[in-house]
Amino acid sequence: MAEMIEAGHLTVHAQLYRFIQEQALPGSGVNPEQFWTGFEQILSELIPQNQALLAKRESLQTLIDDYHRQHKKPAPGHYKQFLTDIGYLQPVPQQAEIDTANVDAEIARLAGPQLVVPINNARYALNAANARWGSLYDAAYGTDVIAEDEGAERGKAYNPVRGRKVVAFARQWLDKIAPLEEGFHQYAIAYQIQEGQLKVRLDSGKISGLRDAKAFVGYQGEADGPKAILLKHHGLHAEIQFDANHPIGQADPAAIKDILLESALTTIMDCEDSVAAVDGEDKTLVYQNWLGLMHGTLTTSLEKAGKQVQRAMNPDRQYTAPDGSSVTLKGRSLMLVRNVGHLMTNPAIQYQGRDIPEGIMDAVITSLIAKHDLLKLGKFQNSETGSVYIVKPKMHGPDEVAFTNTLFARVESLLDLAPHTLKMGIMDEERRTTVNLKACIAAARNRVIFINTGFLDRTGDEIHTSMLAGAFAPKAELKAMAWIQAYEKANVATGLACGLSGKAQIGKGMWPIPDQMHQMMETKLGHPKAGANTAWVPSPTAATLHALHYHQVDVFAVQNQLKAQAFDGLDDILSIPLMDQNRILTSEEIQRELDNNVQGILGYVVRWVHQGVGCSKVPDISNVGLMEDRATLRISSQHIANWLLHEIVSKDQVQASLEKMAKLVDKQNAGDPDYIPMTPNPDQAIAFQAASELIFAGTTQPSGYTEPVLHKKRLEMKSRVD
Ligand SMILES: CC(=O)SCCNC(=O)CCNC(=O)[C@H](O)C(C)(C)COP(=O)(O)OP(=O)(O)OC[C@H]1O[C@@H](n2cnc3c(N)ncnc32)[C@H](O)[C@@H]1OP(=O)(O)O
Ligand SMILES: O=CC(=O)O
Ligand SMILES: [Mg+2]
Repeated sequence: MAEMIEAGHLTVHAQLYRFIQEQALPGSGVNPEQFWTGFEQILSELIPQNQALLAKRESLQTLIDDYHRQHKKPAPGHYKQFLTDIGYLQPVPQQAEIDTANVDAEIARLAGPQLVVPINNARYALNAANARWGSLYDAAYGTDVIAEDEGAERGKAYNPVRGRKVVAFARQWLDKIAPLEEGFHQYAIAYQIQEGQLKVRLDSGKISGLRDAKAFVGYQGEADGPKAILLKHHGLHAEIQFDANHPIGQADPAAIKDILLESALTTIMDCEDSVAAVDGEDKTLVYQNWLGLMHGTLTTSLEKAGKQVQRAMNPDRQYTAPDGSSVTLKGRSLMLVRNVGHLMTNPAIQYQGRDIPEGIMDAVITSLIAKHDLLKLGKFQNSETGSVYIVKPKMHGPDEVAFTNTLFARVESLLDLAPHTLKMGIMDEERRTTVNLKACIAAARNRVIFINTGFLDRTGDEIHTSMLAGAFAPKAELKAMAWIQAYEKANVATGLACGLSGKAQIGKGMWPIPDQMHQMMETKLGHPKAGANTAWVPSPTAATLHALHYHQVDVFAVQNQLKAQAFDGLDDILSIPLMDQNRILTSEEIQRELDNNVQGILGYVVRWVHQGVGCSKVPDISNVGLMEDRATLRISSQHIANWLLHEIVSKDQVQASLEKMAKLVDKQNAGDPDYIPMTPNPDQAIAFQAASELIFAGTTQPSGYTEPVLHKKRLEMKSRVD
């Protein structure tokens, strides 16, 4: 039993209590006694409201389940009327123009990648904070963006054939980022600054300026022999680095050793779906890392290529401007923090003997910590405009957004922050939010800094909400059906109608195949083209590559064009992606779908429950590594639950697949010394039990969420290990 400390009517995990008393409160200007009393008051006022909102979710779900029991093939109009009658579809407000003040440029006025990272992994979180800048050479060399044909394979040693391809690839991008008046960067042999202008000498002997001279915005070193040239295009910077003594620079006719791209403009430090934090010990680590990031003091030591490396947050970057003045650019991504949603409670703090809602805990404590940034107590400044950016996931409809708005207002008065300091990123990832998006935005119109299509959770909710309507199409096909296209399009259209362009982000979802960068380059170009000024990437490398898309597309010009086009798409959004009733899947197709889902579930859950790892790269049935988090787990478990309910698969078949895949997953993890296998007695393995429960009790999980089972089983595992 963990040591707990009493603070008024609160009982706080001792480690968390000490962290708050000794690290988070000092310097914040918040009196400890007032903090604990005020925290308690927030809980006393808001816990009943939080519970009522969760009860509303359940009562609507019961009505929808009953409807599907009674209406096997309802006419679309009938179904829509029913949803209106029960208050699932709410009135659309006339006016929902946002009025969010003091938003940093990275969110309001720039378009670029958004990186997400589990906050409890300091090594990754620091990497993410520093992913504002990334090496294009490394990103291209290390991934399948450059094909491995014609001797260009990746290997242990540097492959000069591949290197030449990388250089050609990168120089072609320079021609897009900063085209020359005459000729191409690929023929450049020297870069110099003459009278404040960039001049590029080509191998033909010609000297060319830039087509747009203003694209040259700075340099490092000497004007006639710069160490770096800074370019700017569509608001994003690129830096050409020169070093004739560097192995890469030596072989380059212009001594270019690398091209750095401004990459992750923003990073979401995630306390939610990529994290396993089930108790006071885990939550303390989450909050400690957030404080370290706000102070700029977080460090970690790691081994890289046989060497011990100390990782810390990067400083800003300094240049000389063309007119001789100095230019400073941020060295780090602007950080947002994703709190958890309204569902879960966590034993880290108890109020009147009961675990408190984790979303309230996160709002209070992550904001308290972010106040250190607002007071400029850190080595660096995160927000230059005095805002705290909180991403709020998994909200169902406008009342839940309004509740978060109230929560943030209460936290502001507790922490003595100006009203609307706490900004809100709304994840458009539950069906009731999608179909009432305008009303959701209106409910937080002074705080909204993004609406983002979290299509993974959204798919899970799609299945759960209409669980009783029939058997869903195979998982991969769901992504191509009318509902999701309309959802994505409506999100952008609603964002534009609510005036987000130039004030906030209209964001798109995660690229969940971390090693398939070639395919990402083809697919994710669609995001800026669709009018999204940001989209999620799973790694710094993906951020650097995805940044190229924002050089290809002027998103704000696209948004200006789209503004005139109204679109609600509601009928398509409400079309449930069921399997065609005449479709007969072969037994092989069914088995493959089942095994694939089961493999993903077990591969993710075993590391979550046994090791406390909240986000993993897990091979699918074709051995492609997929990013798995709680949202992808929600899809897979709900999908099997749906097929079980509609008798596409039997219980025995699922059980057999679980047992077969447990062996495979154990084998896949055999190289991890910390791995705790599920076999030979899977029934006794806590992770296997968790996976089974997620599937077999899938229809009764609240909104199909996976966190209740994951938390319960992880706590059981932790008590067993202790
Ligand atoms: C539905 C949703 O909610 S999506 C949002 C939640 N999901 C996420 O946040 C995904 C974040 N991504 C990740 O956690 C990881 O990229 C994974 C788990 C998908 C893959 O991780 P791994 O298998 O360790 O990746 P891989 O071995 O290819 O790369 C590891 C390297 O990349 C870095 N890296 C990988 N992902 C990230 C990231 N998101 N941020 C920063 N650095 C990262 C690591 O620091 C490491 O580099 P290092 O050795 O210099 O420290
Ligand atoms: O949070 C993101 C999602 O896709 O879910
Ligand atoms: Mg999500």
